Formats: sequence, structure tokens, C-alpha cells
Amino acid sequence: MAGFKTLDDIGNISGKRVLVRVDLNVPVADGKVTDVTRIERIAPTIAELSGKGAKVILLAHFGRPKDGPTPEFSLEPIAKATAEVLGRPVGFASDCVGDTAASAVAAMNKGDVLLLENTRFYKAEEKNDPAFTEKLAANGDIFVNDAFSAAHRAHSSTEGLAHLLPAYAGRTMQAELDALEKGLGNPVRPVVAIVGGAKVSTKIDLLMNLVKRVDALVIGGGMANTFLAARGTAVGKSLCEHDLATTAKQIMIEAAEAGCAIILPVDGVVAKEFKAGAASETVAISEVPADGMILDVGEKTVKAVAEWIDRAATLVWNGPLGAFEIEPFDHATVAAARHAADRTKAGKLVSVAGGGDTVAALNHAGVADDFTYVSTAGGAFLEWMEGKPLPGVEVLKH
Ligand SMILES: Nc1ncnc2c1ncn2[C@@H]1O[C@H](COP(=O)(O)OP(=O)(O)O)[C@@H](O)[C@H]1O
Ligand SMILES: O=C(OP(=O)(O)O)[C@H](O)COP(=O)(O)O
Repeated sequence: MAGFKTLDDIGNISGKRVLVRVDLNVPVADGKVTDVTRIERIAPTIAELSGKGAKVILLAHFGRPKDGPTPEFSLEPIAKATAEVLGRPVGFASDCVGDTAASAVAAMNKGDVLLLENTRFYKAEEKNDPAFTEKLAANGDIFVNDAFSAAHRAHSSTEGLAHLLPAYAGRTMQAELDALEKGLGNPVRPVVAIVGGAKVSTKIDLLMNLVKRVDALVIGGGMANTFLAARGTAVGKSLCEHDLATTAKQIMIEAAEAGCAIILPVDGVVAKEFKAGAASETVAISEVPADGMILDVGEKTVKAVAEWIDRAATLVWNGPLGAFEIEPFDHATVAAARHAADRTKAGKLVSVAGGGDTVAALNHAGVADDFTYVSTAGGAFLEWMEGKPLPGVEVLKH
């Protein structure tokens, strides 16, 4: 990989403490990891470093904790899941810095793997605070970044550490960049993007550039509601960021100027409660009841999405079309995923999808292996697609 040091360049690391940034921000329901793709993808890097006798110290975030350490956002259950997937013991330290982390690291033997607690339990992490980065660096001799899916964040553990320690790209980071370049570096047109999901405020800005790079943008999931509301459609109690209406309107203007079609839902499946088995009905998008929530796009929209997939030569997809974890709100996502998989298998489509929940949705639909490429990354992959430098990648080029 041009401009990067990879594990091929790492030399003798026997006995060295290697801090490895991984993405363990995996989907969890009722305390159980529901999709282990991100864990499986970090296995090669961990096996290689451990096999060379390094002390492998994993750094990761989980969710977006607002109030410091809380059990809900602890990585401890994920350490157990990681051990199961890797088929080896994975230690856990209940703090990522300070004495707790230092003594757990000091107790490691060559080849051991240890996971440190959620880096986002410290606000300083997201501020890329140099003093905090130094505290993280105190536990390592070398830094390896294998978290491509968090590389769009300029945080202490994704960017800062690469300034303080000799830094290398891990095998997944390397493979993700190679695969995206191969699949989307020079995409065959028309390019259709599907963007859905729930991370509206952190992803909406990137649509401003994405509409200049793709021929059509299908917006579903929670993301669609903000656009519908901006257009004046009442969305009841749906997930919606009304204060982003101006941004949504501007994206629609930019899209029109760039000749990018914007496709919004024409119908929605609405329910009064966000829970399995909740009574639901499909209504025209102009008829969402004031006390209803749109939890999936409706059948007419599913048909329109399939038609756009048929027109596409290349499909990029991040974010489910509905709350796919809860039946029956998985219907549109599963239908679109299966349709894209069929077109791909027929040799008519290059399909690249990514994101923690999107990968889980593709697995739920049973088609993850049928896509051209499935990235672990959602936001990072879209930012890469819009041509934006990713801080966690750029710093590895120094
Ligand atoms: N209409 C909707 N209302 C509420 N949540 C939704 C809706 N559509 C999708 N979601 C939720 O979006 C989440 C995934 O969004 P996101 O994190 O942006 O995707 P990814 O992890 O693939 O990048 C899922 O948990 C799903 O339940
Ligand atoms: O899950 C992630 O991204 P994704 O939802 O875009 O797939 C990454 O772990 C980044 O998490 P963040 O969006 O809270 O920084």
C-alpha cells in the first residue's frame, strides 16, 4: 500500500507492547453481540502480532457514552465475545489509562491479548487531547491502526497515537483500502447510493459531497425523515432531526445542480411503539399519523428502490432502510439486499455495502457473501467515497 507502513515493515516485535486500535462497536441486543463481522475482520492482525510474540493491547470505543463510565457502554462483554470469535483468551482491563491499564499490561506475557475499557469513557479521547493521548501511549511501544471504520474520527486512539508511536496499518485497514480502491476507485456508471440508518447528524454533511459523485441517492431509514420534514411532510413521532432541515434542503439543491436524483420514500410502515410485534400499517408518506413512527419504508418504495438498483451499474450502500432488528420492520432492507445480491450474482452490478448495522442487516438477509464487497465501515467508507481525507489514514502516511 503506497505511502503506508504495514505489518510487513514492523520488524522484530517479540516482547514489545503493541497498541492496536480496533473497531469493536458491534451490534448488541439483550447484552449479546448480534453480528461478529467486525471481530472476525480484526482476527488476522491479532493473530499475526501475537504470533510474532508481541503483547497485543486492543483499544476500542463502544457506542457514544455521554457521562463517563457506565455499564451500558462497557467493553467487558465484548471482550468475552472477542475471545470466543478469536478462539483464544482475551484479557480485560477496566480502564484504558492509568494504574489499572498499566498493571494489566505489566502482567502480560509474549503473545497475550488484552482489551482495554472503552476509550470514549474519557471526553478527552474525542477531543484528541494530547495529554490523554500520552496516557494511552504510555502502555505501548508501537501503534497499529486496524480500525478503518473509525478512521474518519480524529480521536486520540485513531489519530493522536500515530504521532507519538511508530505507526503501522493493520491487515484489515490495508485490505479495506485496497478493496474500496479496486471496487470504487473508478466506478462504472450509473452509480446509485443508498443511505439510511439512524446516525443522521453525523452522516448528513457527507451527503453534500456524495451527491456530486453519484447519479442517484436513495434515502431511507431514519435519515429519510429529516429530508421529508425539510420538504414539509409531517413525520409524526419518527426519528427526525428537525434542526437539520436547512442542511437537508441545501443537499437537495446541490443534488439538483449536480444532476443527482434524490429518491425519498413514497410510503412508510408506521407503528406507535418501537418494539417487536407492535401493530403497524403501511400509509402514504403524506398520511403519517401525528402519533405514529415510520419504522420502515413501504412496499411502493421498495419497488422504487429495486428499480433504481436495476438502473445502477455500481451500488454503494450504508444504513438500513428501516429498523431491521425488529420484525416486520426488516422487510424493505431484506428485500433491497436480496435484490442487489441477485443483480450482483447475475454479473449486472458491482455492489459495495458497509457499516456495523448494515453488515448485520445483510447477514440477517443471508446475502452478505453475495455482494461484491462488504466493508466493516459505514461513515468512513462514505467519507472515503466523497473523496475526503480520513484522519486515521492520513496520519499513517507521515
Ligand atoms: N426509520 C427508522 N427509525 C428508527 N431507527 C431506524 C430507522 N431506520 C433504520 N433505523 C436504525 O438505524 C440503525 C443503523 O444505523 P447506522 O448506525 O447509521 O448504520 P450503520 O451502523 O450500518 O452505519 C439501526 O439500528 C436501525 O434500527
Ligand atoms: O460504527 C461505526 O460507524 P458506522 O455506524 O458508520 O458503521 C464506527 O465504530 C464509528 O462510530 P461513531 O460513528 O460513533 O464514531
